[in-house]
Amino acid sequence: MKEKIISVRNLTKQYQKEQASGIRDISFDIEKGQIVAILGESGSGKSTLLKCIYGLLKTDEGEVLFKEKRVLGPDEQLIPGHKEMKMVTQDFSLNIYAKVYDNIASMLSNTDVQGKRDKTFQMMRHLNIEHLKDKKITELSGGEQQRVAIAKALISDTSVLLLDEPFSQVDALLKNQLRADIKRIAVETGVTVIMVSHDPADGLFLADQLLLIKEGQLLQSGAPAYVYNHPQHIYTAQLLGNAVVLDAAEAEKLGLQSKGSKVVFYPEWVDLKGSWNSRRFEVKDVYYKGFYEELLLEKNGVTIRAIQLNRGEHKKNDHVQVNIPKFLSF
Ligand SMILES: Nc1ncnc2c1ncn2[C@@H]1O[C@H](COP(=O)(O)OP(=O)(O)OP(=O)(O)O)[C@@H](O)[C@H]1O
Repeated sequence: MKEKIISVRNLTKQYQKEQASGIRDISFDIEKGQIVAILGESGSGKSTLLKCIYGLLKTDEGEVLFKEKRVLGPDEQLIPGHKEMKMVTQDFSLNIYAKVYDNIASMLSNTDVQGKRDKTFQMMRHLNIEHLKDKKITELSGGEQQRVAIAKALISDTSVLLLDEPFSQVDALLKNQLRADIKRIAVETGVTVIMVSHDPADGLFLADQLLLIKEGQLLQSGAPAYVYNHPQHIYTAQLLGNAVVLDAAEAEKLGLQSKGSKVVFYPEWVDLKGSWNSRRFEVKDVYYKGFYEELLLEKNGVTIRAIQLNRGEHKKNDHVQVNIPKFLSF
C-alpha cells in the first residue's frame, strides 16, 4: 500500500454560523505522490478546504493530519502555513522587481553557493523557464509567471504543492502545456499536488483522485474515470460531462425505464446508429465544437443531446435513428 501523506478528518469551517458558508464534515486521505483535484462551482468551498489543509484557517471541527501529525492552525504558530507544503495562489506572490533566477534562488540558503545555483538551474529546466532566467517578473506573461511561482514553490524540498486555480491566467493552448508540465513534474519529483479548479477538464486530465465539492460538502471522491462513469449524484454527472437529465416520465416517452425519478446519461452514450430498438428523433440543432458536433435531438416533446464525430453526417431537420443503450437512474 502507498504511503498516506494527508488525512482530512471531519473538517468543518464555517465563516458565518447562521449561514451555510465554508465547508462541512469533510473527510478523505491523500497518498504520497498523488495529484488531487478539488472540483466544484464557484463558492462551493474549494479554497476554504485548501487553506485549511495548509493551516491558514482556523477550523471549527475536525483536523488535518500531515504524515500522521496534526497541521497547526494560524493561531498556533508564528508564521501560518506548513513548512513542508507550499501554496501557489492566483496572484503568484513573486518579487516583481527581481529576476526570475533570483526569485527562485531566494528560497535557498547561501551555505552552499554552487549547490544553490545547480538546484535553481535544475528547477528552471524542469519548468522550461531557463531561457527566462535574466528577465524581470514584470517582463513575463501570466503563464510564464505561473511557472516561476511553481518553481519557487517546489525548490525548497516541498512535499505537497497546493495550487489554487493554477490555470486561471493562461490561454487554452498554454493551459494544456501547463497541465502536462504539472503531471510530469509530479512524476519526476514525487511531489504531492492538491489543486483547486472550477474546470472539470483539469481534474479529469490531471488527477489521480477527484474530490467533488458542492455547497461545502464532499459529494464524491475517487479516480476520475470511476467517478465519471459511476457518479453518485446527478450534479457530478452534470459537472464532469454535461450529462442529459430527464424526468422518469420524459424517459418513458423515449422507452427508457427508470428505477428512480430521474434518468441520466452522457451525450456520448447516445448511439446514432439504427438498431432493432432505435427510435426516430428529429435534429433540432447542430452545434459546432471543433472535432465533433453536438446534436440537439427531439422526440415526443423530449430533448436530448448527442455527439456526432462525423461532421455534417446529420443536419438540422434530419431524422435520425437513436439508441440509448446505457443510462443511470437516480
Ligand atoms: N473570509 C470569508 N468570510 C466569509 N465568508 C467567506 C469567506 N471566505 C469564503 N467565504 C464563503 O464561503 C463559501 C466558500 O468560499 P470559497 O472561497 O472556499 O469557495 P470556492 O469554491 O473556492 O469559490 P471560487 O471558485 O469562487 O474561488 C462561499 O460562500 C464564500 O462566500
